Amino acid sequence: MPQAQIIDGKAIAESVRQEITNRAAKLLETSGKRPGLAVVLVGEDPASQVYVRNKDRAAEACGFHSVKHTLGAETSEADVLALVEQLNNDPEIHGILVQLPLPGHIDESKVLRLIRPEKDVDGFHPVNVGLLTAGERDSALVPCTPAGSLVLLKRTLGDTLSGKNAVVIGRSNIVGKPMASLLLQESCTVTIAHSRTRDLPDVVRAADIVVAAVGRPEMIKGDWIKPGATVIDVGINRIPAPELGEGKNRLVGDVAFNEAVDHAGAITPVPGGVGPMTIAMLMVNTLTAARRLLGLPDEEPLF
Ligand SMILES: Nc1nc(=O)c2c([nH]1)NC[C@@H]1CN(c3ccc(C(=O)N[C@@H](CCC(=O)O)C(=O)O)cc3)C=[N+]21
Repeated sequence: MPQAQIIDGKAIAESVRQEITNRAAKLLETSGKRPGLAVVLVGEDPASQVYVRNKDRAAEACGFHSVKHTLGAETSEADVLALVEQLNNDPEIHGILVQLPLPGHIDESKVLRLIRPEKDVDGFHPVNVGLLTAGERDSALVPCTPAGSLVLLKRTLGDTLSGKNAVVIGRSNIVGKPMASLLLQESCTVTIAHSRTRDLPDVVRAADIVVAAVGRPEMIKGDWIKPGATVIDVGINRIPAPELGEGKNRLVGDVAFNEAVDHAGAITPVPGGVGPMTIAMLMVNTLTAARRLLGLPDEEPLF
């Protein structure tokens, strides 16, 4: 096979953020309101701090109002719940994102269920999960990473997803399950594979579309990829890279990119693939949430 097309997630994310910036400017002009995003971080995980800073920065670049709440790792569950309740009732805030994972003493599901579904820009509240699963994607807030992955697929393949075999590897509530719902709604034939799946290489070999979201570095091998298939690599794994110097790391996906690039028709890189799209879709969801809370109609969906 010739080398695959490398799907430029950074460039596509930039174009999505540009569209959102324009739409937010129009909203400001017509209503005097800015979309408001609140990001809550509990604890000091360095990777989470980087992501939260990137979200804050992206929101400001889109012309949004953006606030960041950083709480100590020892913060009680009651205090986190009280902050969510305060943000639920804050008219300047249209989107609430509580960075996951939360420290072990906090019941994640309890926190996510308290977020008003209308402000749930992560799409993790049972109301949004239910809408997406029931085929009412356009009324839901859709989780950012699967939504971003679908944008990449549509920008790469056009409107030709119908009837394709899609294999999603990973069954998390954050990526695998909502990704499968989105692909099903695009009329793909969807398989969800996971750690107990038998003959995974052969399951993947049947796929026209592979979405890898397992969190194991370079687990999906090149010769598992059907010639010409489209590969979306959701994994972001930090592995030791002594070649870069003592104690250095590098980022790799769940797919062995250097092998898969000789089999796939198109593939996302890590970094620069799905990651930037996740943040762009958070901006999309925040604008959508703001418009709905202001009683305005939805705009043309971006995916
Ligand atoms: N409630 C919640 N919502 C989330 O959306 C959420 C979360 N919790 N917890 C953590 C994960 C992780 N996540 C990423 C976002 C952007 C990049 C990203 O922009 N990555 C860049 C570079 C990353 C780097 O250099 O470290 C890239 O892939 O090119 C990565 C990861 C959102 N998450």
